[in-house]
Amino acid sequence: MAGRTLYDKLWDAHVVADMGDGSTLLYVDRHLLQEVSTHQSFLALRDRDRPARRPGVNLAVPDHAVPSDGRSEALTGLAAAQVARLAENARDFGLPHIALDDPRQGIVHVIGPEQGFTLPGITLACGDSHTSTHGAFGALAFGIGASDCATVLATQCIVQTRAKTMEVRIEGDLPAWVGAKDLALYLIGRFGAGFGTGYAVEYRGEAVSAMSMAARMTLCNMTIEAGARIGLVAPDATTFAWVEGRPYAPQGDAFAAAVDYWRTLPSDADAVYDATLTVDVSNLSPQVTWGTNPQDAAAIGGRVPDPEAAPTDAAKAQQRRALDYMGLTAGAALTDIAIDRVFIGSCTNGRIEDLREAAKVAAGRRVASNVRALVVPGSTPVKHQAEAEGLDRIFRDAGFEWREAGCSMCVAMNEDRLTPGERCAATSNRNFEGRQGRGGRTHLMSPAMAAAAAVTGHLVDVRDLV
Ligand SMILES: CC(C)[C@H](C(=O)O)[C@@H](O)C(=O)O
Ligand code: SF4
Repeated sequence: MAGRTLYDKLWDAHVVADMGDGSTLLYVDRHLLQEVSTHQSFLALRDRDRPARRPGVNLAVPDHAVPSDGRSEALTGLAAAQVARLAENARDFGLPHIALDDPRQGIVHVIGPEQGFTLPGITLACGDSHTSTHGAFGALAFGIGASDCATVLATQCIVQTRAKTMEVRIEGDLPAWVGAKDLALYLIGRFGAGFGTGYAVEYRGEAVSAMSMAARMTLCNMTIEAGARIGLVAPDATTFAWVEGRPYAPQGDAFAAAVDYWRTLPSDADAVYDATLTVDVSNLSPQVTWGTNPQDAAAIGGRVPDPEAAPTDAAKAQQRRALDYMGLTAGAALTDIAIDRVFIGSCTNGRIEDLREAAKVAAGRRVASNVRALVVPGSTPVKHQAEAEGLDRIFRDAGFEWREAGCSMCVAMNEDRLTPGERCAATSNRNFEGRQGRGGRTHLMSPAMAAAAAVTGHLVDVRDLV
């Protein structure tokens, strides 16, 4: 028998039934829920008088709508209703729930791993597209829609179609101040926002083995922006050390037994992927986006492209529209782009490692006078950790606002948003029109690059500052 990939092994271990039409019924080990995408699912269960099949393997947390400033006083209107409904649904169906004032609260994709709810070898579902993040642990994690959430709640199963497998080989070592976010933007910029469509993408190579779990999560998080629902990194010693001792992880002998199993998961040496991409990152520069799609990415030393030079009429039209929306001129140096706002946070780059990196750049500097900058920890534990390390002081002393955990300005679903025409250096994952608020203009980049933009007032190569 031919060798199997990590994806094949995860898939095979969770097959309940072949549906006969090319799709498969898979068992779902764990299910994460947030407040904006699940109410319909609970209504569907209530309508049919169905209980949750295995309440204890769910975990619900509010993150998208919650205010990052002022918390309970600021929680009003639709957001208050969404947060209250999640609590009520969790209570009525007996699901574990992390309340807004719970010290474990945070963005669903940050708290899952943090609590050890996300583990190697499991299937994990969540009604949110960035569920690909959890693949960093060697879990089969997929974002699902509201009707699928209801199915998972009621049956603990989901119908899926097997993806093709793609290996993305990362060769060489990432240079200093160039990290997983730069790599993700580079891959999407070079191969296009659809390069992963239909594939489960597995990242491999020495640069990936050398990455922290935070960096692997950033990479897998951005995989959905490449069109792939699944991003994976094989579990290894870094993974096991990270998971050990976390509340939902197996403990003691059970942990040792789990590690024995997890060690069998990496792709076999003779496994064959349906596609392979190889990149060398030894000379990679920090990347920023200039347009309205994550694939509109370029090295910071570059220029805003000329739409007339784009290869097809469709690409020309798309780029013209992007430059118009972004208020940019073809040929302008990216480092000449002045910004109004900075957002450091999100499930892509709101972890402690990200905040440490940004704080290194912010330390001893001042946010430019015309810039308003927010730092929003990805979770309350990240916030507390950062405070214990004095990072909040560094940010505040430099003129950044230090906020409570949540999705915040990644998505215009709470009061943190851009006003029309405002330009933001953001560490989040999407730069679509209106993503950070109607008419807002988003430039995606790493935490170090966003901090550098904050203190200079324009896009800049962080390596020129440090
Ligand atoms: C609101 C939610 C369902 C959505 C998602 O699916 O990803 C959001 O998290 C996003 O990042 O756009
Ligand atoms: S931080 Fe942004 S990308 Fe992540 S779950 Fe929240 S809204 Fe979605």
